[in-house]
Amino acid sequence: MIELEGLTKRYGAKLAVDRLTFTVRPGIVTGFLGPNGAGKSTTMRMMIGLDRPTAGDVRIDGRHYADLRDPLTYIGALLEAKAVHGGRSAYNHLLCLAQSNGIPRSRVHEVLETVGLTSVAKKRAKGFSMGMGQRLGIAAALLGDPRILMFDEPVNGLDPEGIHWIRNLMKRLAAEGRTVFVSSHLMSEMALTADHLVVIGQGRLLADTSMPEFIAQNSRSYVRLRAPEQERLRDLLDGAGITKVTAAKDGSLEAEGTDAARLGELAAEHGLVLHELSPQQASLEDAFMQLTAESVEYHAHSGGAAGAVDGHVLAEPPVAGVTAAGATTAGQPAAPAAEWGAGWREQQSGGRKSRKGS
Ligand SMILES: Nc1ncnc2c1ncn2[C@@H]1O[C@H](COP(=O)(O)OP(=O)(O)OP(=O)(O)O)[C@@H](O)[C@H]1O
Repeated sequence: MIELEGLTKRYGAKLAVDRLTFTVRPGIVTGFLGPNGAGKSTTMRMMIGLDRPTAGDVRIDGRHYADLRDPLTYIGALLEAKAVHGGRSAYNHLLCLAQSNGIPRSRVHEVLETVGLTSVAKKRAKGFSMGMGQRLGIAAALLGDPRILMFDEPVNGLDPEGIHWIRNLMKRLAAEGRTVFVSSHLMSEMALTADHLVVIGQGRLLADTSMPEFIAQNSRSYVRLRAPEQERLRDLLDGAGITKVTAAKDGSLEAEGTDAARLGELAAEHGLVLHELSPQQASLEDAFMQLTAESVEYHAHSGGAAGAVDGHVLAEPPVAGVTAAGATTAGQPAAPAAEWGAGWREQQSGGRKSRKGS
């Protein structure tokens, strides 16, 4: 597992990571969320020794990263892209990493096969598309068959097939009992992949909880009702003690604290015609925006999308078919894609230098 204890990083006046304490456990996918600039990448960099904490501690299976012999066999990480020597082939890049970590050559072939790059293994990495580069980064993370895997924005720039593939890969790695820690701004993707969430804002821990709990605690769920005799419906709800009812602008009623089955039965008992009876479950995106509204540092102005968190920039629209009152992101600009990819070469050489320098 990965254990953080009061982990703190200050860059001059900027407190990038502020006393983070949490544990990333094996056997599940843990999502790492936070608005732009929240401190996710800095935290991940400290986990693998690319940044030195100002205070606090982070341990990989009980040890500091710097004390791990052959670190790729303990933790595989996918951080910033462009850490691959462009003139080197995918095969040689991986071979180089394998040799410096006591990993057999046969493993290079295995991981190339796993990520689907066997046919281009001898091609230079500088000719790779973004998706191919990402797959190469993932191959490097898997190279040492580590028990812990960490991915910073792994689906950025991947096509739908690639996104599907990495989602299943992460789930499979967790099902094998590995620790999988992944950051992403793609909420719909995170909702499909992560079992547990760690959310930070302005360097501080905001939530460390399971996905269903996180959504339940940070959003509103209700049943939408629509009836030709709206007033009668309202009276019926009142009479049944369902008092948390809001009239929406579109003429429907939103009832909280009860379920659709009970409401349907109530209407049937009183011979009331319903035109709509639909449970509305908030999405992860709604819950995330609700929780992090106070911690958003970089605001854009959409000039149209109404909502409590105007200008909160996320890189995708809400999950199709999953709606709730207050969804605010449609039509807002996407965040610039964070670069990511293989970081092994940097970890192996530059990373050690960086530890000294940071
Ligand atoms: N080397 C550095 N020197 C100075 N400030 C830095 C450095 N690295 C990060 N920061 C600052 O620390 C804060 C956290 O940055 P970080 O990249 O960790 O956030 P993030 O959550 O990964 O953001 P994003 O989602 O936009 O990638 C930001 O304000 C950033 O500007």
